[in-house]
Amino acid sequence: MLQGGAKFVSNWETVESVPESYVYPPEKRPGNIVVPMAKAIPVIDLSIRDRTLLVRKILDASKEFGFFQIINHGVSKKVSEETMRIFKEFHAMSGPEKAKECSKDPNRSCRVYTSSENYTKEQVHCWRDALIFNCHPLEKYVHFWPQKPPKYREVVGAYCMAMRKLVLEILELMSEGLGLGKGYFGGEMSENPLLLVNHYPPCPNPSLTLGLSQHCDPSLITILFQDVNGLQVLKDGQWIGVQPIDNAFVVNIGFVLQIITNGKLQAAEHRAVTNSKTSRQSLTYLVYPKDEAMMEPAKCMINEANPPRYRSLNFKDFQRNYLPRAVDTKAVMQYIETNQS
Ligand SMILES: O=C(O)CCC(=O)C(=O)O
Ligand SMILES: [Fe+2]
Repeated sequence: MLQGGAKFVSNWETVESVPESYVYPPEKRPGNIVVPMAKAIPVIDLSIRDRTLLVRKILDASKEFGFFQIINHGVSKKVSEETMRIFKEFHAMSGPEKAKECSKDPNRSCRVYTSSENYTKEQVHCWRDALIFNCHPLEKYVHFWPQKPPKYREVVGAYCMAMRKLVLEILELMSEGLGLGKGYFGGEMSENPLLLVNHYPPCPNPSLTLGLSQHCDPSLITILFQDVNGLQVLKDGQWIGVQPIDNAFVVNIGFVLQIITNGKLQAAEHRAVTNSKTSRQSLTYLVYPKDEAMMEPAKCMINEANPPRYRSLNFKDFQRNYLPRAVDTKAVMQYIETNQS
């Protein structure tokens, strides 16, 4: 049963206009903002041999945008596309069927909802349905996953394995670039990833609403796969579109990495807009630490000139406090900064 009598947007029968509860206040709407589709977000070829150059490109993009895209990453196109297709089929199922397929774990490691997990409390709803589940280690969670559509576990399992491998590779390049040493992020800092599938059905008036509100991710990093335009990043007060590139992944910095680097890398705000012609889907692999992992600025990131900007806290506490503040980045910052109690 969904919160507050909500119904999945994907299962609405007729959608002729945007209901009042989905209409964002004017200053938050996509409106007529001109979104430069210039390839402003760097595209990095992960297969380049010169490792020093590769590390530098990743660090530069992370510092400047908090976002980059990667190509030639070694994940087979077939695996990503099949996964995209399975999730489209999943979201096309009836509401009760989706809910039933996600109710196998009493600890709720797999959940399906509409708008956000805070539906009854949020001021305005987002135009999306979401499916989120734990995915590592696979053998711990796979038997709680949906079994419909057919081959769900096989296809999604292959995708999650590929993501895990890719994530460790990217984290290794990052820790090298940051001078944190080998394997810094390989342990508890990346042990608890989740896959979040955002499904945005076509919307009759995309200028009034959003698929996902402006936010920064509460992750170490996030790896996203998208099929159509819709992701936008806030850079110097302007929204930049992140153009889908065939077989590319989008990587972004989350709050956890911002804390560990003492702000040397910063999480960038982003959002998703809808469109009236087609549905859109994004697969968001959120790299989360273990609940009990302590998040704090790394020793080598602080010195007399750079005192710790963020306090130490464990990931579980951080997440619990992040959730009610998720759409208010300033409030999240106030919570994690050292000068607040
Ligand atoms: O759908 C998108 O492109 C954005 C998804 C996102 O930001 C998220 O899942 O955190
Ligand atoms: Fe996000």
